[in-house]
Amino acid sequence: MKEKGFRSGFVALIGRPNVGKSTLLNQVLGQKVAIMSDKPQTTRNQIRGVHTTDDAQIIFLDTPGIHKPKSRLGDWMVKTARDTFEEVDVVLFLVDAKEGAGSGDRFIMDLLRDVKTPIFLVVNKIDQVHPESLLPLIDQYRNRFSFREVVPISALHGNNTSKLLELILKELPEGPPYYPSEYVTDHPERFIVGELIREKVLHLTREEIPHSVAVVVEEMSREEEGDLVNVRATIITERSSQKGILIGKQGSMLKEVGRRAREEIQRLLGSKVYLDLWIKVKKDWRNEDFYLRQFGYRDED
Ligand SMILES: Nc1nc2c(ncn2[C@@H]2O[C@H](COP(=O)(O)OP(=O)(O)OP(=O)(O)O)[C@@H](O)[C@H]2O)c(=O)[nH]1
Repeated sequence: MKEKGFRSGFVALIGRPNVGKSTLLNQVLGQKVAIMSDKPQTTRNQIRGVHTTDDAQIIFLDTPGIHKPKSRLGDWMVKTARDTFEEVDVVLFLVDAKEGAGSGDRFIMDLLRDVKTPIFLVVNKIDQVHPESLLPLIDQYRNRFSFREVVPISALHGNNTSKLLELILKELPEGPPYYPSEYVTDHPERFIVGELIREKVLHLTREEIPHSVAVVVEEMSREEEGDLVNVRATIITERSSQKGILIGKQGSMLKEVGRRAREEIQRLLGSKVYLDLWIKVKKDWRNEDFYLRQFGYRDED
């Protein structure tokens, strides 16, 4: 039983693609839950991470990178984020210390304008800038928006992240924990496996394969005898030229994606993995409700 005075609540992470939301989540939770990549927009689904201490529980919602909608997938991502920050106890608006307040950040501040939830400006990647450049940067944001707190951090190195947690705790209501303390994420392993494969595709193909690539894990089954997990997954691209790039010379690219993904999946599952990777071309899947649902990007509403 938790003592009286226990606090619990929800925190949403908002920010332009690539500002370090997943990195912060992983730093706080101490394990790789959200997928990190140096390419924008790798987090499409909300990933819930649960951080439990002796006197509090914080549930993080990692909202998708926000940008002006260009397709229906974009629309849906913005709507999901907006719904999220109305319902949480704190919104963390992450920005990149290396970059000034750009149009993407202004777009987010406009979205947040009438939200009643306390909003923290979290200036990330301070390890990459001179301390003197921080104040003028923070002023750029403060001139446009009134934040409850302003917290400079380095999510990668963990600088000031415990201070951030302390400030979050002050905003949470008293209440019992929502999840058992050993809980870190309610995300199905299948999704994480799919994201690991997607991460390898993005890393290995550089700019040639756009973020429109999706991965569907069709099957994940453990063999009754022995310690082997069979994973069958399909990488979905929009064009056949992309399929060609992904296969590579004599299958070399697909083989490398598979090799790297398999290593990480084995680490995640703690058992040997047989990975069967396929590639399919589905034109314009991002604008079709049917595919969005199939890939888990929409509620069944
Ligand atoms: N130097 C430095 N790099 C960081 C820091 N935080 C994140 N990064 C890097 O920034 C890149 C993007 O980080 P992510 O955590 O994937 O960003 P994200 O906001 O989750 O991105 P999306 O999922 O695309 O919305 C990665 O290469 C990180 O290693 C930091 O504090 N310092």
